[in-house]
Amino acid sequence: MGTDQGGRTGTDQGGRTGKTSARRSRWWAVARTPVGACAGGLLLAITVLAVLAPLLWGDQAAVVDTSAIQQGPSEAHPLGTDSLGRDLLYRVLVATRLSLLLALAATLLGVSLGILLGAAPSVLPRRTGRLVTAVVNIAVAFPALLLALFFAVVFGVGAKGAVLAIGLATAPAFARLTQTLSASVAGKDFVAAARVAGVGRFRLLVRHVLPNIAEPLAVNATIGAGSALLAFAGLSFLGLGVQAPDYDWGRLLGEGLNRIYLTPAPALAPCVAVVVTGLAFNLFGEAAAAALGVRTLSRRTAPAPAPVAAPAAAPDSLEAGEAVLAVEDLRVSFPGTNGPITPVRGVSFLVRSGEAVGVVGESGSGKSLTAMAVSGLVEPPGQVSAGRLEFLGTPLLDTPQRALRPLLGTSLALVFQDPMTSFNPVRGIGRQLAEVAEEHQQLGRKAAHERAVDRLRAVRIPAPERRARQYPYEFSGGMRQRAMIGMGLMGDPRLIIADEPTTALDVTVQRQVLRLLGEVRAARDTAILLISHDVTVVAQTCDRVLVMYAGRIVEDLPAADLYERARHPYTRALLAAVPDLGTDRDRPLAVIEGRPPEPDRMPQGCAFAPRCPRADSRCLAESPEPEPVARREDRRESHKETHRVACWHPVEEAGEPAAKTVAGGTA
Ligand SMILES: Nc1ncnc2c1ncn2[C@@H]1O[C@H](COP(=O)(O)OP(=O)(O)OP(=O)(O)O)[C@@H](O)[C@H]1O
Repeated sequence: MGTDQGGRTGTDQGGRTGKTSARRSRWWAVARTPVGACAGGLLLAITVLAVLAPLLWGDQAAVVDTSAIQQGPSEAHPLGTDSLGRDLLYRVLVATRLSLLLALAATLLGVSLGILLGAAPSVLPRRTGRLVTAVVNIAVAFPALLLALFFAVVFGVGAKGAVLAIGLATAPAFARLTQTLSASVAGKDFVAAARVAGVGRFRLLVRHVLPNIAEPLAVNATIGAGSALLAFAGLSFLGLGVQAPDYDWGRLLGEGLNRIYLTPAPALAPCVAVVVTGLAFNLFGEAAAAALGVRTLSRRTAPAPAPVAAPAAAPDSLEAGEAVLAVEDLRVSFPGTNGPITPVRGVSFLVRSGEAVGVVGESGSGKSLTAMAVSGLVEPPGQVSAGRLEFLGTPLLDTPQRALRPLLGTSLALVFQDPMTSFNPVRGIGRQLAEVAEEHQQLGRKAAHERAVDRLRAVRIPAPERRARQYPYEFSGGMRQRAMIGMGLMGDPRLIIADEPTTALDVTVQRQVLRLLGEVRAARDTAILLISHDVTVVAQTCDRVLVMYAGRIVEDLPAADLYERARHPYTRALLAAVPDLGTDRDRPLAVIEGRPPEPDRMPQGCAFAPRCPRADSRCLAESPEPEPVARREDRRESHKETHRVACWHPVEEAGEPAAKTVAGGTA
């Protein structure tokens, strides 16, 4: 297994080469299976036939022999002759090329159009995008063959019309497939990272989404070619496709059908050709899917940390201590079955320049949504509102996206939890870092690459030149997290939002990543918003801690005061649930009794009241707002400013028992 420092012994040498040879061996393994071998053999034979048959037998197939009209199979004509005495065996063989070319042309048209239609909603304005989606949804509801017949009539008889008809009829299914696959990739962290880095919609689609869905699309296109072949034969058979003097298998089938009861061979031979070729396409699609299909996609997008980065262009006027991020009454809502739900309900806080602020709370308390809202990553139908939401003095909700892009792209960096989904798996690490500089600093390719290497070196990636050329899967989890921070440093980040950046890492690597964040902060006066469910990590890393519960901040206090002076019963309960050296190891760990409320069933009063031993009727009826509190022995105004608690009955400093913590109970 790879180490964080020097890296991955097995994959160290030759990233691309290793990847290519791994692919090659997968293809070989599949080629040796019965399906792979049949598919390969059949396709090869059909391709050779398509190339050579018209050259070798084109003339013989056209020879008219009025003395041998409509004969059955004989030694001279193994499949018999047609109504002009032409040899049907030659004609079936020669028809391979046209049948194949037309099917491939129709597939190409259908797949291209489908990808365009499927991808369009992600780059078009929202309304137009919805219209395109609606049209695709309606078209998908019709059977493709029915659509093909309809379009064939519209475009008129002939091969060209049939290609257009089958292409158009195939497109909706591919559009739907593209939409579905794109949606699965669009939610990945590396796409979010690229968005925050200011990558435009079109580039996002072309560079980050489409390359990651190319393989399943290619596999489906191959299988689709078999269907197109069948559809084409159908149209020609009906007289809507290829017209005389040209001929494909469909036309030969139509001609042979008239006398099928007398001599079945003229009709059966083109049928067999269509079936065998369709089978070859389908088997090849299956084999390709086994070698690189959807499994490859999911495996590649599996593990690793990630950051986002940005280049220069932010207001430089902030003094140390000034707010980098100002949040007041932030709310995030989603439509629910019984009306909107609001998982983030009026959150307010400041992050000052160079300050490290930690956000803790149980799962579902709204930590990540708060971070996403601040980064502009909440997608419709989610709605974000706030009394004030300013980053470096710029109101995020009122400023057009276009204007925000350079600001967020250069001054805000993200580090995500899952190191594997944070980077685009099909692009080199260095390329992804360089993209930020190309986008925002108008650096040329070479200069951007040099900067990327420099930043990888700054986050202590060994052999950065070589590593920059490698792919995310060749980095260990810790290295990917550091590379993500390096990506953040491509610009001049004033705030790094790190959402559970070390959860997927082991303890040693966790420390390295946290230390690196601390160093970046010290060197550049960069503020950090660190989201974690681990109170200990936050207490060690941050200046201030925000404790969230059920979509609200219930306590906001200096990290130094966390263990001794936390006043909210929930904060106390969280701390009590963390084992330390003094914890009795013979007893089950303490947990907080009960569960947080669901966002769609928020109680009227304090959301923590049902789990709180101090709750009374007021707590059940009225929701407390965060109020400044002061230490008992030190009621200085400065302290009051830095400690807020939302509780009607805060715990006294002396440390009387807090919430209902139970030994071994279910949380
Ligand atoms: N797109 C969404 N649509 C509806 N509800 C959502 C959506 N995203 C998040 N939520 C809800 O919002 C609440 C808060 O989610 P959030 O991810 O912010 O929690 P969290 O505190 O970060 O938890 P965790 O530590 O598990 O990540 C959860 O109840 C979640 O189900």
